[in-house]
Amino acid sequence: MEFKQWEPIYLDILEDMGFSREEDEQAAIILSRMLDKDNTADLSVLRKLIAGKSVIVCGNAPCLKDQLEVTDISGKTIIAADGATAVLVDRGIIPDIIVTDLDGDLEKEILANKRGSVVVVHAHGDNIDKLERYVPLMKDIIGSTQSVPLVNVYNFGGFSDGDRCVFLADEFHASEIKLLGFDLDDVNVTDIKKKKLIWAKKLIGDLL
Ligand SMILES: Nc1ncnc2c1ncn2[C@@H]1O[C@H](COP(=O)(O)OP(=O)(O)OP(=O)(O)O)[C@@H](O)[C@H]1O
Ligand SMILES: Nc1nc2c(c(=O)[nH]1)N=C(CO)CN2
Ligand SMILES: [Mg+2]
Repeated sequence: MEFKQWEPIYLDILEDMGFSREEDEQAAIILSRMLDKDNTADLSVLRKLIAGKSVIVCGNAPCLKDQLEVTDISGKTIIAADGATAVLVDRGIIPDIIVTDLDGDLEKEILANKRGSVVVVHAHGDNIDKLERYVPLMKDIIGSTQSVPLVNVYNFGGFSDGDRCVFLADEFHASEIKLLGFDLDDVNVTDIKKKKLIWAKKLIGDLL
C-alpha cells in the first residue's frame, strides 16, 4: 500500500491510541541504521513465499491451538503474528514468516529465525529498547514501520502484528488468505488490547 493511502488511517490510529508519530519515526530511524546487507532478507524472498500462494495467517487468540489441529497446512505459506510463533514452534511448525514488534516469546522467535523464518521486525515508539536488544540476534530481517518508509524499513500497511500479516500477504499477492487464531471480539484481554483488536477488525475487514 502506498504511504499516501495509508497515512490518513495512521493519523486516526495515532489519535485514537495516543501514540506519537515523532517517536514512531525515531524508532524507524534507529531500526534502519541497524540493518544492512548482512542481516536483511531481500523483498524477493517475501515475493517468492507469498505471490500466488495460499497463505495461512496465524494470530495469537486462544482458539489457534484447536484450529491448527483441524487445518491442513501442508504446502501453504505460514505467516505467524508475534505470540503465535511460540504456539507453532511448540507444535514443531517453523513459520515461513514472523511478523513481530518483539513483545512475544523472543526465545522461540529467534529459534525459528535460526531455522529459516524470515522475520518482519516492526519499529514503533514503544519498542526501541527491544529493537536494540533483539535485532543484533537476528538474521533475514525485513524492517517495518507504521510511518514513513526508510532504507530497509518498509510500510506494507497495517497496525498491530496480526493485521500487518494480512496486509503483507495482500501486498505480495497471495492467491488466498486464511486466518487462524483470530478472535477480534475477544473480551478476555486488556483494555489497550481491545482497542488494538477493534482496529484489526476494521483494517482486515476493509482489506479482505
Ligand atoms: N483474541 C486475540 N488475542 C490476542 N491476539 C489476537 C486475538 N485475535 C487476533 N489476534 C491477533 O494476534 C496478533 C498477535 O497476538 P499477540 O498476543 O502476540 O499480540 P501482541 O504481540 O501482544 O500484540 P501487539 O504487539 O499486536 O499488541 C495480534 O496482533 C492480533 O492481531
Ligand atoms: N507507538 C506504538 N505503536 C504500536 C504499538 C505500540 O504499543 N506503540 N503496538 C503495536 C502492536 O503491534 C503496533 N504499533
Ligand atoms: Mg507484538
